[in-house]
Formats: sequence, structure tokens, C-alpha cells
Amino acid sequence: RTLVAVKPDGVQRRLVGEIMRRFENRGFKLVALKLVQASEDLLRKHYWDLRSKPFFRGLMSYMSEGPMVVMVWEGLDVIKTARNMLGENNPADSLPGTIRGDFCVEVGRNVIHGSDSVESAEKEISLWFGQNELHCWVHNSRPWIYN
Ligand SMILES: Nc1ncnc2c1ncn2[C@@H]1O[C@@H]2COP(=O)(O)O[C@H]2[C@H]1O
Repeated sequence: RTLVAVKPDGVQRRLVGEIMRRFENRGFKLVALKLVQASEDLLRKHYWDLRSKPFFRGLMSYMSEGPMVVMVWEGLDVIKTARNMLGENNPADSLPGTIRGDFCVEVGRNVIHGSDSVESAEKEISLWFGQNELHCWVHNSRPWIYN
């Protein structure tokens, strides 16, 4: 499982449907989804490892500018594959075909976040979602996606 968040710029730019379509089409299963105006406390916990970076204050304010769409996707190697689908942190290094490579130009407005490791995915999922918000359901197309 991985946490994917469409940031306030992605929501404002109406990219939510396009981004979700990419994850659905790839074959991943949606297990949690919500629209959230994140509190400063939540954002501080989410980006705790970056607290000493010079861009930290700007990042907090960017992420508070409007609601985000936060979701959990599940599937084989989803953390790694989602990072590949997102592109590089800096959109200028992101290949066309990736989300950042197709939809943005600046690192401070990079439209989407994805967990970067198993540890951060577990931490981020438990930060943004309660256990009762994570749904277990059967993907009918599963046998056509997995051997
Ligand atoms: N040099 C930078 N200047 C501004 N924001 C940055 C910089 N580097 C990283 N970020 C932001 O910090 C975020 C950390 O992880 P994200 O994938 O959410 O996307 C990153 C960017 O939004």
C-alpha cells in the first residue's frame, strides 16, 4: 500500500480525475480516499524529516492553500511503481508520460506526493487515515491483472 496525495495545486487545476484514472488503469486497487484541508499539525508530522530544510515554511504554506485529495492505493510493488508514475521531485527532471512530467514545471508546485519507502508509506497511511477508513474489497479484474 502507498499514500498518494493530490496537492492543493493539483486539486485547483482539476487533475484529480486524470491522476486517479492513471492508477486505476495501471491495475491498482483504491482502498481509501478523502478530500482534506490539512491542519498545520498534520502537515508538520507528514513532512517532519524536512523540518530543517530552507523551503520547509514555504512547503507548509503551499500544502495549506486548499484541500488535498488523499488516497491509498494497493498492489504489487505499488510504492515503487507509483513513484515512477509520479516522476521526479523536480518536474524538470520528470519524463513526459509521468504525472509531474506532464502537468507541472516547478518543484514548489509539483501537484502530487507519493510515499518513498515501505516505512514512510506505513507512517503516512496511519497519519492520514484511521483503520476504519481503509477498505478491504475484492477487485473483480484481479485474475486479469495478476497471474
Ligand atoms: N528545493 C525545493 N524547493 C521547494 N520545495 C521543495 C524543494 N524540494 C522539495 N520540495 C517540496 O518538498 C516536498 C517533499 O516531498 P513531495 O514529494 O511532497 O514534494 C516535495 C516538494 O513539494
